[in-house]
Amino acid sequence: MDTPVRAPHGLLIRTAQALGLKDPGLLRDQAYIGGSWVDADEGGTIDVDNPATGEVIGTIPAMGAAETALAIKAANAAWAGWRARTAKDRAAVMRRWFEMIMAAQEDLARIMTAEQGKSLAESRGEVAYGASFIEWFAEEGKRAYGDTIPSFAGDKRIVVVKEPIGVAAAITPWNFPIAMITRKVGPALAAGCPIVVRPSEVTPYSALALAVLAERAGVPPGVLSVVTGHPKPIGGEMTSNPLVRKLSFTGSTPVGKLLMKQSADTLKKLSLELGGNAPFIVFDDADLDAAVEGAVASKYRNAGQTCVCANRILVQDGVYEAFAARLAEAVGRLRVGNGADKDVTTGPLINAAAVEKAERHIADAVAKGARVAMGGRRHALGGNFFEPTLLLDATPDMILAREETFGPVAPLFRFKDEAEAIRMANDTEFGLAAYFYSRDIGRIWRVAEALEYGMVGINEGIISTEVAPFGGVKQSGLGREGSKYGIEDYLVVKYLLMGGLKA
Ligand SMILES: O=CCCCC(=O)O
Repeated sequence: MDTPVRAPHGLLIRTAQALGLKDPGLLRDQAYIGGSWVDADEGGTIDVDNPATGEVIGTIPAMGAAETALAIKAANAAWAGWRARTAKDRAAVMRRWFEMIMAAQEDLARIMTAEQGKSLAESRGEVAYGASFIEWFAEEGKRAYGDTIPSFAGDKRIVVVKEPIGVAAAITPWNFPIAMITRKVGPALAAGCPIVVRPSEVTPYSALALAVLAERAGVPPGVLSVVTGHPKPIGGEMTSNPLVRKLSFTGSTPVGKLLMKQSADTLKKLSLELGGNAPFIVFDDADLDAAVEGAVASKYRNAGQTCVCANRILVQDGVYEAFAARLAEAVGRLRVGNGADKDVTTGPLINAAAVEKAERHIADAVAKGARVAMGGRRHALGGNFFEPTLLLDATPDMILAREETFGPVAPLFRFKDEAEAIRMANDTEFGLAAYFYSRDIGRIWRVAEALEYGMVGINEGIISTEVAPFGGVKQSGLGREGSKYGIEDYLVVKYLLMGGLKA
């Protein structure tokens, strides 16, 4: 833990220059544990590359169970001091952190685009979205109200208080390298919990930059640690270590299930934000222009690599052709390229496996009768770039009807009536987000209530905001993030029975 702070390696310094960062100190290639910047015990590293160019932009420490255990120990040591502070005091630290994140928005966006690929406009948006969780929860921590309960006896009183659950751990994905961290760290810190974060090894620099700013904002040592490395040893320690009382994970359903099994022995409280298979339903009575705009925003956001991206677009018979034609026009306006370049709307996919999955889904759909209206193949730019794709005549027997494609592929299914749309929409083991477009108020209520999903966008293609509860049902997970509900996952209810009131 006493490793002297070292300057980033030359490669990362060159990356900071190439990105034109105003504050090159944001780019760190050491992990942040217990308030110190450290290398892996064994000195191992992992290369981090730019998915648009394939170039290695730097390395990060390849840490494992030992370093994770150290971070958890440091968090546990910091817990008493952090929980003892008032909510207002914690909020002041968080507010400073929020302001620093927003002041560094451009640098953070450049770092994010370099490691994740999304367009700079999307990265700037994500920085603001990510920061909003810190701002929101700084305030919400002040409202972790308890309760009084009418007593069962005249000489006794019942009081319920909410307390921080203790050391939290977070495992976060590569598709939203800042927002998925702040959506967990915000409520943890506000509730009085220290937290250890394991960012994806593919997009660690955004997380480490957040840690730089947290340190500058005065988040005490140990209250936030960022451990970098391969998922298995770090996840193994986080799930088995009894000091960790709460684990929050965003990622795939199979990995969520594994973490749940691994957490069983120490019975951790879990938040799992897992896979989706979002239906996007367009009824005959929809405002078609609005539906097209919503479909593009929902489907092609982050090149289709978002758990709430529309995965199946269900269109009613009467408007099928008209909607398909207008959507094709809109898809034709998307610009694929390096996210750092001006006017690019659609960056590369994260890696070669993602490109192969999109290809596999399209090939299967075409073999089963789908027609390619737009795109359908790797982009001429090569590498991880893929053409925004529109498929017509998709049917439920295709792989893309059951699995998340996680790429820029929009399959259009056809349905006859409301009952069929609801049946098709719910015909999946997932239940994260659903969307539908209609102007009939009766239908709007019926469909909203019939959809078995945690979130429903009605005449809206983007539903994410810090003020609303984000989360799923069925195999899309457990718990809610954001909003007043999000802090509950980091609190425990304690009931106090006070007797001895007799004079
Ligand atoms: O993949 C899931 C990330 C969720 C992004 C959002 O909050 O919309």
